[in-house]
Amino acid sequence: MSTLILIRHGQSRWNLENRFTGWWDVDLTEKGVAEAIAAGELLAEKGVLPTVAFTSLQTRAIKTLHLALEACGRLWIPETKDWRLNERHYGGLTGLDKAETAARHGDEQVHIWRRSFDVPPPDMEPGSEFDLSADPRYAGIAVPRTESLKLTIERVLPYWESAILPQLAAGETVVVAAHGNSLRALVKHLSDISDEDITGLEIPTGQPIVYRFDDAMTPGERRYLKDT
Ligand SMILES: O=C(O)[C@H](O)COP(=O)(O)O
Repeated sequence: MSTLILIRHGQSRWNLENRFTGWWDVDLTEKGVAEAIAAGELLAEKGVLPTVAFTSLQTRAIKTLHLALEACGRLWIPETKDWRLNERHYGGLTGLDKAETAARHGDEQVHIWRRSFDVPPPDMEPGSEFDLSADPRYAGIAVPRTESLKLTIERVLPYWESAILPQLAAGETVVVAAHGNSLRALVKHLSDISDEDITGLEIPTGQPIVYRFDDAMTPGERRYLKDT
C-alpha cells in the first residue's frame, strides 16, 4: 500500500488580488505561508510522512513544498521539479483582473475560459510583458501560448506515468505540491471524473488530498487528509 499526497500551493499574491496567474511566477502571501506550514503540520499529526517529493518550476509551489516539508521534519527527502506540473498557462488572460474580465466579456465567457474542459483562453501575444519563453528556467521547453485543461492533462499525465507512478509502485509516500489546474488534471485521472463533471471540481489551497494505492496500483477514494 502506498500513499499519494497532493497539495495545491498556499494563497498566492495574485490569488489574493484575483488576477489570472497561470505560468506567471508570483510568491505566496503571508496567509499562503501559514497554509503551507499548516499542511505540513497536518502531515506530521496524521503520521503521513512523505519520502519523495515532486513540484513545479513555480515559486509558489516550490515554497509550499519546502514549508510543508520543514513543518513535518522532511525537508531532506529527494525532490524533483518539473515544468509539467506547472499551472495551466492562462494565455492572453495572464495578469488580468478576473472580475474586470468578467465585467468586460461576461461571466459565462470567463467561466468557459476558467472551467471548460477544452476551450483555451486566447493566446498570449508575442512580446507580452508576461511572456516567459526567454526565462532561463524554461530553456529548451516550448512555453505554451495558452492551455485548456485538456492541453494541461496532455503534459501532466505522461509525467505522472513516467516519473511519479513508478515511485508509488516502489512503495514510496509521494507528495506533489502543484497548482489548481495541474492537480485537477491528476485528480480527473485518478478519480475517473468525466470531462463534464471536472468543470465543477475546485481544489482548495494548502489542503492535503490523499489517495491510497493498493498492490495493483489502483487508487482508492480521494480524501482530504484533515477528514481521515
Ligand atoms: O492561475 C490562476 O489564476 C489560478 O491559480 C487558478 O485559476 P482558476 O481558479 O481560474 O483556474
